[in-house]
This record gives sequence, structure tokens and C-alpha cells, in this order.
Amino acid sequence: MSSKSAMDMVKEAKALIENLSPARVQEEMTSGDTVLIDLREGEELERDGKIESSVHAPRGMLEFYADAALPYHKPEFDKTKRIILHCAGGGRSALAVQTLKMMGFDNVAHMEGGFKAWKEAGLPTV
Ligand SMILES: O=S(=O)([O-])[S-]
Repeated sequence: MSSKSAMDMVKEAKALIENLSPARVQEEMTSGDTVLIDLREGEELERDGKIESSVHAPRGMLEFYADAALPYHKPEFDKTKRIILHCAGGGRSALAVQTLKMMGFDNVAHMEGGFKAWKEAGLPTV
């Protein structure tokens, strides 16, 4: 079996998913019915800050947070809502979009470039 690098997997994922600019994410957030999920680790949020309206759900638990049949389920993982994922640089979130799609989330996208791109665009953090 041939093996793939992490970056091969991210590249393949990005070709199949919705990649949103930080400006587009901000725009969608003002519409009210969009959930922004931050997949970074707690230490990253403490060190670098966060986007105010985001919900923290570290990627390691993603499948368990997203599965409504499990006690770990987080209500923000709602298949009827628009969900946008972000991480630090857009790699983890691209892979996570694919995972959520496999789990039946149809309206899910990620922020290209992640929190770094959001900050570089001069958008607000807390
Ligand atoms: O997954 S990452 O792009 O934040 S390193």
C-alpha cells in the first residue's frame, strides 16, 4: 500500500471541500446561523487568543463531539446548521471537514489559512 504525507492528505482534502477566506468567514458569522468551531489545542488558544464567537472543540475528540449518540456530543455539532471549522493554519481543519462530511454533515467548510490568516487580515481576536 502506498503511503501519503500529511501535506498530501491536506492538499487532497482542500481540493474536495469549501475553502473560505477569513473575510468570508466573518461575513458568514454575521448571518447568525453559522457555528464557528476552533479545533486547536487549549494551549494554542491560551497563547495566541481566539475568535470571540468560536466554540472550542480540539480535533482529537472531533468524531466523539460530533456523534449525537455519544455522551461526549457537543450540541454545536448540529447537522442542520452551517458549520465552519478552523485551526491554526488550515491543515487540521481541512482534514476535519472531510471527517464531518463522512459523518453526514453536509453544510461544513473551513477557513483557509486558519487563525494565522484571520490575524493577518487584521480581524479581531480576544
Ligand atoms: O493544522 S495546522 O494547519 O493548524 S498546523
